[in-house]
Amino acid sequence: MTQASPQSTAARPYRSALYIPGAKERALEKAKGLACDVILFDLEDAVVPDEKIAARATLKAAIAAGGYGARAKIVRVNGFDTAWGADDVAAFVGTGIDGILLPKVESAAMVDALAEAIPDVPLWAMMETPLGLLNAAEIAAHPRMAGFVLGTNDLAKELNARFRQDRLPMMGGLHLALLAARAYGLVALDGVYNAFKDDAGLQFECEQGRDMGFDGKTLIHPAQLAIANAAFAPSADEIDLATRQIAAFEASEAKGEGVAVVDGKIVENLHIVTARATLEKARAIKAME
Ligand SMILES: CC(C)(COP(=O)(O)OP(=O)(O)OC[C@H]1O[C@@H](n2cnc3c(N)ncnc32)[C@H](O)[C@@H]1OP(=O)(O)O)[C@@H](O)C(=O)NCCC(=O)NCCSC(=O)C[C@H](O)C(=O)O
Ligand SMILES: [Mg+2]
Repeated sequence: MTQASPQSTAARPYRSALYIPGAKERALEKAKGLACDVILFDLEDAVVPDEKIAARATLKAAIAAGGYGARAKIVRVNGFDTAWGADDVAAFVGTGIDGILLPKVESAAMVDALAEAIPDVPLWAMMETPLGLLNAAEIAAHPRMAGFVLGTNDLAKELNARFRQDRLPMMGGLHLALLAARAYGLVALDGVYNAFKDDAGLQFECEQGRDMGFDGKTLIHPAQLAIANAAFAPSADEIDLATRQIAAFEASEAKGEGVAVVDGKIVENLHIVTARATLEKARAIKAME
């Protein structure tokens, strides 16, 4: 059985992060009733150039109107190297969003520019270019950086890589992002699975991402939510094991011993950190639901 990593402990769950095109009013409304932990309101790739400015206004009005409950509200803006990026960021200053997500981040300087443009809001970075991944540590180190989102479509394009079920061609990139995220205590969200009607393929990729250490999966369609929510939540077996590990370790400690044995495996202090994280994550999910 696999166990949740201690780093995936968070005050809120991040199992499912649904992209919603900022221009689609129907989808913006529908999101209020969807079981996603995070909404990624998108002004970048999901919005065509002719609709960019109108989408910004539509999205700003939808966020001001509220109704998204406990879901984390993160806005993905266009890059500063586009005609829209600076105005996108300025539009969401003081709007109460939970994060601002910059695409194609490649350096600490790009993060500094974002931080300067929007005070107080937690910063998120799309990790989706070779240079960005090679500079993942300096990007993660920014004091306001809160999370990484993998952009596996852009990454595949930049690498000239093919899509394969095992994602071998992009494993190096995924690991660079994860290592940096974990080194600096960030949330790490895996990339999207494009074939939104292929449940078995999505399940495989969610489980792979979870086992690697990602906190959740980015998604493009509501039909993908249940699979991601289940894959990234601690299972009943994991909760049971964590509970028994903590009880056994506390009993050992009371006897002056530093090691317990559960199901034939040793349990040390470090395993208890993981066990507590598993229970905390389960509590956070329950609170969300
Ligand atoms: C992929 C889609 C274009 C499919 O849309 P559609 O054909 O409308 O789907 P359905 O008819 O099955 O929709 C059923 C209902 O669900 C609503 N819906 C659909 N998608 C969403 C959504 N993302 N959020 C909320 N609600 C959604 C429809 O409105 C229907 O509702 P109802 O009318 O009540 O029946 C579409 O799903 C879509 O546009 N998805 C998002 C695409 C997107 O955001 N792409 C950009 C992000 S991915 C990316 O850029 C990754 C990264 O940068 C990288 O490099 O990898
Ligand atoms: Mg992208």
